[in-house]
Amino acid sequence: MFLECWNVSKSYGEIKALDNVSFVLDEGLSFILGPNGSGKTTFIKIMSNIIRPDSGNIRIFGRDYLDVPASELGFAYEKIVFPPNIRVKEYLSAVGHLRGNDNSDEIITLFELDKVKNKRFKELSQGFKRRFLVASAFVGNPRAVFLDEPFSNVDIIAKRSMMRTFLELKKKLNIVIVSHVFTNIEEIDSLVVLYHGKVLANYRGKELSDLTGFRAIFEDGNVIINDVEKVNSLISQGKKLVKIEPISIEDWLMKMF
Ligand SMILES: Nc1ncnc2c1ncn2[C@@H]1O[C@H](COP(=O)(O)OP(=O)(O)OP(=O)(O)O)[C@@H](O)[C@H]1O
Repeated sequence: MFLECWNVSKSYGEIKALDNVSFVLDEGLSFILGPNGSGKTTFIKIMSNIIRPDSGNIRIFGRDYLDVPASELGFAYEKIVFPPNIRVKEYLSAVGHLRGNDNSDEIITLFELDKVKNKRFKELSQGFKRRFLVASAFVGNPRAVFLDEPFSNVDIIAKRSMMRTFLELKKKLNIVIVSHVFTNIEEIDSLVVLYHGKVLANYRGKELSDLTGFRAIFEDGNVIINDVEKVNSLISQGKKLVKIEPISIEDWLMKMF
């Protein structure tokens, strides 16, 4: 595991944005999913030390999260704020230098920003602004990157390509994606589902692969999930199979709400 939270709470006045939240994230790519207002951005703000939790503990890489050097963590917030005249390559290179490792050329290629690398921020389309922001979190080789709604305003083709890039990058660093969009969540290593500031589910490793597979529906109403032997046995008893359909993590998530 690379990140652990125990009993983390954060209130804004009467509103409990995070209510005694405990979960564990494994190395690799993790998603924290939840509908609007479930506390996702509050978690990212805590991780980046913009706000402090009222109570609870968070550890990353076995250390208290406040003891982790800033250069080891990268963040891309939901709101995109850059000086309008800043140029893509210049900015990413400067961030790389600041963090002690200018890998901006590699990051520009990975996030397919080559075409716009000499453009100013104000000249970019919304989708490229998002990709520029997300790319900036990876410059300087941090050990963990936290991304708030990284697919917002990004078209479906770029989204798929970003997801492939995350799957490539997760081999050498940890990526935590916070989102209200329940898609693109195959091939991940851990998942947290938040709802009204509470943890509804925290799946890791094999628990996640068990959430995908198939559902066999029989005429008598019997539904069998991921059990080929049981399906064969029912068929041999003369039960009529109506259909077999794939199931995804999204199906499970939708049933929680
Ligand atoms: N600065 C603040 N002052 C008061 N209430 C806040 C503040 N920031 C967040 N909240 C409230 O805390 C709760 C959790 O908000 P948060 O932004 O963490 O949720 P979220 O899951 O990121 O939502 P979204 O998907 O809509 O971005 C919400 O009820 C929100 O209205």
